[in-house]
Amino acid sequence: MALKTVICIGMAGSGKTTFMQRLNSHIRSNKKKTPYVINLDPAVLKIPYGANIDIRDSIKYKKVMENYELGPNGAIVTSLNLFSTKIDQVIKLVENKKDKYDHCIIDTPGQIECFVWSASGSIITESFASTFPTVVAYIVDTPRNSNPTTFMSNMLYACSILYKTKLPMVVVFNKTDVKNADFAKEWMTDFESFQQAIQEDQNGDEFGMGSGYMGSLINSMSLMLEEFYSQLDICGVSSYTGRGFDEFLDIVDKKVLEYEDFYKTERERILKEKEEKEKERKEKSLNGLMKDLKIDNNRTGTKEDNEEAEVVSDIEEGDYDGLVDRDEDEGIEREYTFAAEDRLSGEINDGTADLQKRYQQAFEKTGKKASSETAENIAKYIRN
Ligand SMILES: Nc1nc2c(ncn2[C@@H]2O[C@H](COP(=O)(O)OP(=O)(O)OP(=O)(O)O)[C@@H](O)[C@H]2O)c(=O)[nH]1
Repeated sequence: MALKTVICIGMAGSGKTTFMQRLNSHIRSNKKKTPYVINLDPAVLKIPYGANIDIRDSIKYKKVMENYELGPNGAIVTSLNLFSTKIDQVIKLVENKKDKYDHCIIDTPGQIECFVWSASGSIITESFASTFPTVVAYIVDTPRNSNPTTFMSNMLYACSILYKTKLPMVVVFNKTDVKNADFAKEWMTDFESFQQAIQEDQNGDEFGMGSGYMGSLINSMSLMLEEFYSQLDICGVSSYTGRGFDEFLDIVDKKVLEYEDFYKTERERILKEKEEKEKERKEKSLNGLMKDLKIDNNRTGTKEDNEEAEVVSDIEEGDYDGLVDRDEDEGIEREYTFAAEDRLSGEINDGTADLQKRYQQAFEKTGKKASSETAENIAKYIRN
């Protein structure tokens, strides 16, 4: 079976690290295989499992705080940023071992937003997801989420992660040795029972929900969440006792199939769309640059480009005085890079040779160093 990645994400204290420890030992004893383990939490003091890759080996969190004069969260983001610059090497390391392992499990920082909403978090997630089938395990502290409002907030967070990562997700209700997750399963499948829980909560809390505003907000949000729930799988586990881990691994296998059938194609489609948009954007800005340089596009441009280029050459002699019309009350005196004689000499349709001559003159006026740099930059731009 091909190697799959499980990224563990969850609010601070939800039990990610303990879950990782249990998952690690469960795979070892039940599947008779070791998982490939990665720790991405730079701030953790001790991890209760052996990691194949540990961010702390390459980045010293306290040094990052000192050197960059950052607070704890800024230092986590910066550490992840530094780590993400080497992500291709990390992926290569995992790829080299892909025949030896079935699971690659990844622990993330407790400060969930540092990972989920940072550029480096996206780069790391994307890099894994584009190389291996990847599933997000969203860990929830079950006892702490037995209040319907807290539950709703947590589910909204999970929802935003699902839509951001566009990866299959399993919501893992952890700590079921303390509180059974049946209530959560019921709330997620039966809207009326969730409404009733809200009502009961409202009646008992005269300050928070008593106004009715909170209740109606939650009611309308929960309707939206119904759509989200339909895309999820849920599972109750206890990282202390090991209960529910067989079911969790079965769900991961099911989610991998979903990844292959739906998410992979969807991701490829989005990537292709992005590439095409980027190509279009580059073409547009190149055409814009050509137009700025007043190079005739007719020889190379597309039909639309040529039509646009015609608009420029359509301007009659005399229309062009080198100035753009401005509002009367604008009040700001305009400043120009070139002297008036340079601006107004030559016509808008003058050829490339003439244009080059004018640039040459302008370059000589503005200094040799600057001119060669500018020319180089333009050349670089066109090559790109
Ligand atoms: N009863 C019970 N407690 C648990 C379970 N899993 C974790 N805990 C406890 O929950 C607390 C937080 O667990 P961690 O594994 O450190 O949580 P975390 O999400 O990694 O924490 P941060 O990375 O600091 O956000 C610890 O006191 C754990 O002992 C569980 O299944 N049952």
